[in-house]
Amino acid sequence: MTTDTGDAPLIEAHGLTKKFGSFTAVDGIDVSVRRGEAFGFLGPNGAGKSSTMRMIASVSPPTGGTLRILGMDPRTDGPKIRARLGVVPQLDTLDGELSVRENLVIYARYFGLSRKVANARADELLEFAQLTERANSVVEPLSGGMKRRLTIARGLVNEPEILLLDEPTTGLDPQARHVLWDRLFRLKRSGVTLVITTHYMDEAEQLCDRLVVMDGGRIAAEGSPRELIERYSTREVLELRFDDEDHAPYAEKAEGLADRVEVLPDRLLLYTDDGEKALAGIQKRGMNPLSSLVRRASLEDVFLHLTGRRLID
Ligand SMILES: Nc1ncnc2c1ncn2[C@@H]1O[C@H](COP(=O)(O)OP(=O)(O)OP(=O)(O)O)[C@@H](O)[C@H]1O
Repeated sequence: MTTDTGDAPLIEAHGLTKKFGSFTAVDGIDVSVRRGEAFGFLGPNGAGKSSTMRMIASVSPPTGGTLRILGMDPRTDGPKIRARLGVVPQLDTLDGELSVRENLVIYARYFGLSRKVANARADELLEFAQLTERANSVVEPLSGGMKRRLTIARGLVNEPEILLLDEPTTGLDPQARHVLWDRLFRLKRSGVTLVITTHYMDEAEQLCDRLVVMDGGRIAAEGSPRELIERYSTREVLELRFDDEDHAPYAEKAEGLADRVEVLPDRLLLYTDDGEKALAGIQKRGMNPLSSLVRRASLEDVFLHLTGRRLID
C-alpha cells in the first residue's frame, strides 16, 4: 500500500476550493495537519469550516485544488480514507430509540467488526465516554452532553488515526463542555490527531495546538493560539462601557492611550500591554466609564483585528 505517511502531514491541502454553483464556500485554502496535533478551524458561521471538514471527511469532493489525506487522494481513495477517519458531525445522528450500547455496536458492525469484537469495543468506548452506567438507557432522553460524548465514542469505533469534530460543543452548557474537552485531551494524549471546527475562541484556545482563522472561505491567519495573540494583539485589553449610545467620541478622546482602539456597539476596547495605566489615563482625561475591565487578550481580539468583526454577533 502507498498509504504510509511517515513524517509527511496527515492532511495536506493546496488551493483547496469548494464551489456550490457560482458561490465559493471555500476559496483556495492551504492547510497542513501533522500527526498527533489538535488542529482547529476557527471562524464565524458561514466561514466555510463545515464545507472544508466535509471535503476532509471525503464525503464532498473538492471543486478545485489538491487534497491529500493519509497520503491518499479522496477523489479516488474515499473508502480507504474513510475507514481510517472518525467523524463527529455538527448535529448528532444517533438512533434515539436504541440504547447507548446498541448505537455503538451497530456502528461497529457497519465497520465489519464481529459481534464479539464490536461488544468489547463498545465496552471500552462506553468507559472512555463515561457512559458505562447508561449503557442500556435509550438515547433520546439523555442530556446534550451525554449524546455528544456518545457521538464521539461512535466516531472512535474504527480506531481512527484522525478524528474530525465539527463544532463539538455547540449548544452545551459550560460544565458539559469541560467534560467533553477533558475527553478530547485524553484522546490527543493517546495519539489521535484531532481536527476541530469551532466558532468559540475559548474552545480553540483550550484545545488547539495550531489553528487557522477562517473568514469568507479564506484563511486570514495561521499559528498556535499564543502566536496569533502575540502577532495580532497587545497583551492586555481594557474594556470600557459608557452611559452613552455612541462610543465613538470616547475613542477619539482616548487617542494615544493605547496601541489601538476598537469601537463596538456597546463598548470601547483599548489594546495595550498595560491596561491599568491606560485606565488611569482615561480617568485623567475626565472620562467616567460605567464599567471598566482589564483582561488578557484572546483569539476573539485576533479575529476582530483581522476582520473588523466579532466571532459571534
Ligand atoms: N450544499 C450547499 N449548497 C449551497 N451553499 C452551501 C452548501 N453548503 C454550504 N453552503 C454555503 O457555504 C457557506 C459556508 O458554509 P459552511 O457550512 O461551510 O460554513 P461554516 O463555517 O461551517 O458555518 P456553520 O458553522 O454555520 O456551518 C455558507 O454561506 C453556506 O450557506
